[in-house]
Amino acid sequence: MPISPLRDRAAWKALEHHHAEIGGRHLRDLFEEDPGRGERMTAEAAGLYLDYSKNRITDETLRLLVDLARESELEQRRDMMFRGDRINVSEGRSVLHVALRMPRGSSLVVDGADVVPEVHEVLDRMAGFARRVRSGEWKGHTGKPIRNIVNIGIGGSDLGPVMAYEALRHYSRRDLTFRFVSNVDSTDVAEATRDLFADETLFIVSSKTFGTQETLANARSARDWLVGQLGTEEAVARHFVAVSTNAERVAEFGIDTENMFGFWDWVGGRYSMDSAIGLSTMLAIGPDHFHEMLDGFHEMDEHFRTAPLTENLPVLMGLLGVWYVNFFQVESVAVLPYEQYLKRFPAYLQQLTMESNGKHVTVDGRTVDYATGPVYWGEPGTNGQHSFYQLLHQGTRLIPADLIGFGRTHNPLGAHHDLLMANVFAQAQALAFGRTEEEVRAEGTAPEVVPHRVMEGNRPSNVLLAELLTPRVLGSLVALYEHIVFTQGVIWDIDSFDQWGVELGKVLAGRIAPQLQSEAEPELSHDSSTNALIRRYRGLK
Ligand SMILES: O=P(O)(O)OC[C@H]1O[C@H](O)[C@H](O)[C@@H](O)[C@@H]1O
Repeated sequence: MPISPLRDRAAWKALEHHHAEIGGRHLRDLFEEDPGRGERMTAEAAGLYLDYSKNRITDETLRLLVDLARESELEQRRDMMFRGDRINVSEGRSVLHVALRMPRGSSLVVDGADVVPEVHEVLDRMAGFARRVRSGEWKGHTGKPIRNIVNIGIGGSDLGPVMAYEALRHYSRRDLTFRFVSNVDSTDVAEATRDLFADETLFIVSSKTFGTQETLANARSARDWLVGQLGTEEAVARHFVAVSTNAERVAEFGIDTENMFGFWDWVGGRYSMDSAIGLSTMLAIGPDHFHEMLDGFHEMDEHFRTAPLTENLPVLMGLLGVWYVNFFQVESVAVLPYEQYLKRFPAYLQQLTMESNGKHVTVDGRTVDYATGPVYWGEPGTNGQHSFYQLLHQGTRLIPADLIGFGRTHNPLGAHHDLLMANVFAQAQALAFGRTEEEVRAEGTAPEVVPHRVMEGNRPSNVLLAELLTPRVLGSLVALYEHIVFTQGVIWDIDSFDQWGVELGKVLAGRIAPQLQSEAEPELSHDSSTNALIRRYRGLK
């Protein structure tokens, strides 16, 4: 039997009633009535401890949300993904990033072929290459070892590599310099190469399609820079490698496919940091640590695949997101890592979540009559506290937050870490419980200032804790969010794996670019605003 549209599902209707009953309740009261919730509303898996007690829920809310997941056939859809069914319907593709981290020796047969040995064959080639570069055995054109590695890619071919490089810097070789070029803005490639010597620089051109305008433009400019310094096209072979699914285009660009690391169309760009797209990560941290990261991913995959829904971290967090987006009309979610090494994690999550679930039609093409993916944003703590947290605490919007903290730091220094973590717990506490008028008055605050100092509280948050940011923990953390996105996509009945919305802008830019370079009047096919902007730009350049 087909699943009913979301708003017709029995659990949805029950949640609507339930929200009318408890939606306005304050976390202060929920904690007072149920003092054990801080210990009970927790879950743990793959090195991550989740405290979700400071959410505006009761046990009944959870029961109903889990009903909604069952009625939406989350378990069946999850099994379809793990089986390799073509759940990316608009592109007719399987969605198998989970296969990228299946252990050697396991098996997943899709369309008659076992994909796991293919995955490990590429991982082995990457490891061989990484060992040669890291040991200095791989020589540049003039015989020098590689000292600088520049990844050129954009979107999923950039954000994962940058995030992972920053996150795992503690494990990174300090005698190698890593740079990441993504923007077609020439400043990006110019600044990334300005102080480097070409004869010790390796470019990794990362592009799933090898057709992305920005990446090809940057790769061409990098090649010109290299050939300019080394004086011969022959140098390209020792200084350029490619990561792609498209061998033909790689060869066309002039990179020997011997030096290409492949992946498959069943890996979405934003789900690819653990594929060959992670080559820069492997060069930085080495193959062993890379494999530890894959183990972390896999452990979370197994948890998602097998744990009961009520104890399942991605399911719980995904459902709580649905609760706020659809019943509290929440528009955005803040991700606040209290770990400096995770400074690019919010940016990474923006692509993962928003490109996946920023959709307006259901899988079978009907326009949705409910909200889908929220805006994700964030900054590492404690910096955000001195900037936008004011709005989180006293603004008129409800913004649920994920606070991520660690038991230990790689850089212990006096009391820093305890101070950092005190802020995690304090922020979650302040968001939830705030400060009442009576409390503010009791402090002797001048009456006219009292309203300004009152903090309503009742702002929900999740706290995620892990022992230490290791490669393994990074893997589980990323997989956690991948499966949160999946869970929500299933409830919303959308295709979380396509991204048609990014195409129109590419086509229009392709049409406008030649007009910026010619003297002719802009085509009348443009609107008056675009024509005027083109003319104005020509006058400025
Ligand atoms: O890896 P590439 O094929 O170069 O794609 C890079 C990025 O560009 C596309 O436009 C998509 O929006 C992203 O999902 C993708 O990650």
